[in-house]
Amino acid sequence: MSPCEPLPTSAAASKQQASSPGSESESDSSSHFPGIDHIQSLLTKYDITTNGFLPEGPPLEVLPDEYYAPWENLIRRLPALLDVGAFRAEVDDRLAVLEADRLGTWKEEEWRRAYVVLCFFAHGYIWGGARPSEVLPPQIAVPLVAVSSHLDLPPIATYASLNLWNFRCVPESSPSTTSCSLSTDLSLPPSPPLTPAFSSTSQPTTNKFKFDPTNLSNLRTLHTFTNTPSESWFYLVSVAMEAQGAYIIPTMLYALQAIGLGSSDPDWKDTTTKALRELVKCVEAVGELLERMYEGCEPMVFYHQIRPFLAGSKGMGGVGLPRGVFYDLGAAMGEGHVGEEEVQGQRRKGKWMAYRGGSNGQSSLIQFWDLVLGVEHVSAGNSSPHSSSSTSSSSTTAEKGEQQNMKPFHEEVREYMPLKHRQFLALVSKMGLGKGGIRKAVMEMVETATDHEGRDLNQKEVELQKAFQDATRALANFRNKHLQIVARYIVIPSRQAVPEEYKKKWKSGSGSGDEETGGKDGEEVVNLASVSSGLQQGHGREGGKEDEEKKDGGHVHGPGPGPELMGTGGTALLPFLKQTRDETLKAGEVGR
Ligand code: HEM
Repeated sequence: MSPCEPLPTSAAASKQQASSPGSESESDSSSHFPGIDHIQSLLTKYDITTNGFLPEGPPLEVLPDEYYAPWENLIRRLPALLDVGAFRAEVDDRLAVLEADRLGTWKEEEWRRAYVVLCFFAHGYIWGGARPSEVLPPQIAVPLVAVSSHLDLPPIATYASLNLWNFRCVPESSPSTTSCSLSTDLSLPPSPPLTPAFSSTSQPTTNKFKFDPTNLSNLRTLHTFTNTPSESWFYLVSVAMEAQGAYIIPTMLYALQAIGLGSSDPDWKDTTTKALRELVKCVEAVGELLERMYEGCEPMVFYHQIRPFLAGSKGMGGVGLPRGVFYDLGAAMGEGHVGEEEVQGQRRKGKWMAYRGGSNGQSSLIQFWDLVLGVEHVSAGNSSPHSSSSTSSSSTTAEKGEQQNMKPFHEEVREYMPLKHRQFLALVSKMGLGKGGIRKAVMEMVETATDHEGRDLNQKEVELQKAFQDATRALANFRNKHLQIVARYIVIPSRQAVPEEYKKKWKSGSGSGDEETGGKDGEEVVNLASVSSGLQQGHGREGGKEDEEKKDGGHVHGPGPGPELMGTGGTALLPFLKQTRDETLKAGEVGR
């Protein structure tokens, strides 16, 4: 089956399955739940593990080939070097261009590990100086382009590099340095559809883990930019959320499959109702984890120290990257290739690239929920917590043109998800009755009963309709919790004066470009605090009427060195997030 081929959920497929030789002798679970084997093999095929979109086992912590020791040594020193503004110099003066072709040809974990390391290097290099660097040197750009092309991910930090592949687990009582081993068995437990592996309400019946990845005290990050507990916590909350959400994936696939089987599966309404009820519990449990963000991540540290490092290169004209970043591919480009030009005073071969920064908005789990329910998002959004792509006075003409042709946010960020997860979401969007998820099935059910058959909904139908509405409300509540977080971590800090401790200037001479671009003593430079403010500028300074924290029409408090902050220009951040919440609520309006 090709990656995007829909599941055989039609009645024809069902008949074929029912009459196929051997179907009688299938295992108990398969005969009770038609297609269970098929769903399990699909999950394996699309890299959906018992941890959901997280890997089955812990991500690789060190590249085994000694050849890559320079990367491993450097990543360990990254926060310390960034702290003193010495990371760029270290790369420029001491790091060789290592080739990616020594990474294990069949060991995907090695490519993932290299991607994690190189993404941290890339963002450390771009943002770890007096001004953002317009050039990514060959030592980082050459292997990063090769590794991301192998993984089919953009050469920029993504949710995969920061979260999904950047954690390790420790037994609860162990010192933080001891890692524990996970099961590497890729097969799924032969559990029936509505028996989750990890649920808020039930403990795993077949626990193949030696730890519970939903438990934050079992998790540690592999890498951070700042070595702060806040940064680790920021990444790990997402890891725990992904793990908590894992069990619902097969559950919802069974429901969609039952819907697809339709009349040949008389239980489809029951199955779907039960799955939706389980989804409500799951979304609530994941939401509880989201709210634990407050426990370990300090808003001011997030806003002034962490967030600036996560910025991408797209729409960043306001903070000094009007063309994005030039990936200097040096000799790798060979003769006769396009892209030789003078950048920062040198002839270089390479390419300008502009990408969104790392964002939890790239989580496949939340999009999975949307697709299953049939929630549609149409806004292009404008911003990432870490990147800015809104129209502002400092946007270049190219940026403005690009913004007019933007894809919806949720569609665009699929490109930032691991290939198989992207393909999985494309597949899910065609399951059930085709595009429209459970919403379409519920709407058709209501229409058939009320319009065509002229009757009230029967009890099972009422239950299904209610379960569907409850599920969309639960997801909208989740988005409300997220909105509160965005207010606390971005909106409020952006309106407060920059604390002295965050006004630190990078030392001049901290590596490429600082001298040429003005990172000299006494000269105003783009420091970390102003990058975050610049990102906020991209978010449009939150001018929405409903904005709970709105105080003065969106004018900027605080000194804000660096680019002048905008008023309410551009598409605002909170309106975008409120729109995604409202689209969720709207999806629940069936049969009213
Ligand atoms: C301090 C914590 C967080 C902050 C400040 C934050 C901020 C933001 C911002 C600014 C956006 C706008 C869209 C974009 O990415 O450009 C966004 C979107 C999003 N974020 Fe977060 N976020 C945080 C934590 C999380 C976590 C832990 C998750 C869960 C995986 C998450 C999931 C999402 C999703 C799914 C979107 C897309 C919009 C939607 O579908 O509703 N965020 N976030």
